[in-house]
Amino acid sequence: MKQALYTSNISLEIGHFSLNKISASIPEGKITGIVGPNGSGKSTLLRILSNLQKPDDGSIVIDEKSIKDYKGKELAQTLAMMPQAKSSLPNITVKELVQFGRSPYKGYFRSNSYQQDEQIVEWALRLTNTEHFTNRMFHTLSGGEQQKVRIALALVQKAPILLLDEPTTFLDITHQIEVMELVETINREEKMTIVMVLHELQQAASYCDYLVVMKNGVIAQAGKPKELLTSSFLKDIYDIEAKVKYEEGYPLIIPIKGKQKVNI
Ligand SMILES: Nc1ncnc2c1ncn2[C@@H]1O[C@H](COP(=O)(O)OP(=O)(O)OP(=O)(O)O)[C@@H](O)[C@H]1O
Repeated sequence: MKQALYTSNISLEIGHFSLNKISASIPEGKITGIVGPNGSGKSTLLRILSNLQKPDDGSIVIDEKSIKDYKGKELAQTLAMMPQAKSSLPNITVKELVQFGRSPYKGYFRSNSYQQDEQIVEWALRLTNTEHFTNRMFHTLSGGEQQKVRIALALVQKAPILLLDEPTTFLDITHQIEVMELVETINREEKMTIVMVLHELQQAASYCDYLVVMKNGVIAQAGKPKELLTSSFLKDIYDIEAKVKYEEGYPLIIPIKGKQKVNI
C-alpha cells in the first residue's frame, strides 16, 4: 500500500518529555487514528507531521519528498492541519474565517482566483453543513458548530492530506458522530488521506482503517483496529481491565467494575 507520508526515527525532547525514534507510516487514501493515553505524545507527533514543530532528529517524507524540501505554500497545499479546539481563532464571521484557509493560493500573478476561492469556500461550507452560518460571528456558534467550521477552514486548503487534532473532544455524542461521519465522507468522496488524534477507542475502531498507538513517547503498536483492540491491549496501553466484545463487527469495550487500579 502506498504511503502518503512517513517518518523515520524522529526524536524530540521538550521539557521532561521525549519522543523516541518514531517511525510511523500513514497509508494514502485511508483514515488513520493516533491513539494512546494522555501525555503519550500524540499531539506533538501531529505537530511535527504538520511542520509546526521541528524534531531534534529524524526525517519526515510527504508524498515522496522530504518535508525540508517543501516551500511554505507548497506544504500548505499538500497538508492541512486542524489544531485542537482549545486553540483560539479570531472573532470574525464564519465566511471571513474560512476564506483565510485560501491564503496558500494567494499570489500576485493569479487571475480569476477570487471567483475560484469563493467557489471553494462555498463547497467547504456546504460539505460541512455550515453554509447557514456564513454571516454569523464564529464565537457565537456552539462547540459542535465551531468544530465543523474549523474543518471547513482546513478543507479549503484543498490539500490531499488532512490532519485533525482531537476533532470530537468537548462534543456531545450526536456531534461526535456527525463529525466522524463528515470525516468519513471527506475521505471517501474527496479521496483525502486523514490522520486524526482520537481518545474514544470505539470511535477509532468504527471509523479508522489503521491505528498508530502511542505510549510514553514511542509507538507501542500499529495496525488495523479490529486486530489491535483486545483485553490485553487495553491492559498494556491503558492499564485497565476490560472485556472486548464484537457487535456487528465492531469492538465494544466493557470495563470490569471493581477490578481497576485507582491512582487518586
Ligand atoms: N511546549 C512544551 N513544553 C513542555 N512540555 C511539553 C510541551 N508540549 C508538550 N509537552 C509535554 O509533552 C507531553 C506530550 O504532550 P502531547 O500533547 O503530545 O500528548 P498527548 O498524547 O497529545 O496528550 P493528551 O491526550 O493529553 O492531549 C506532555 O507531558 C506535555 O506536558
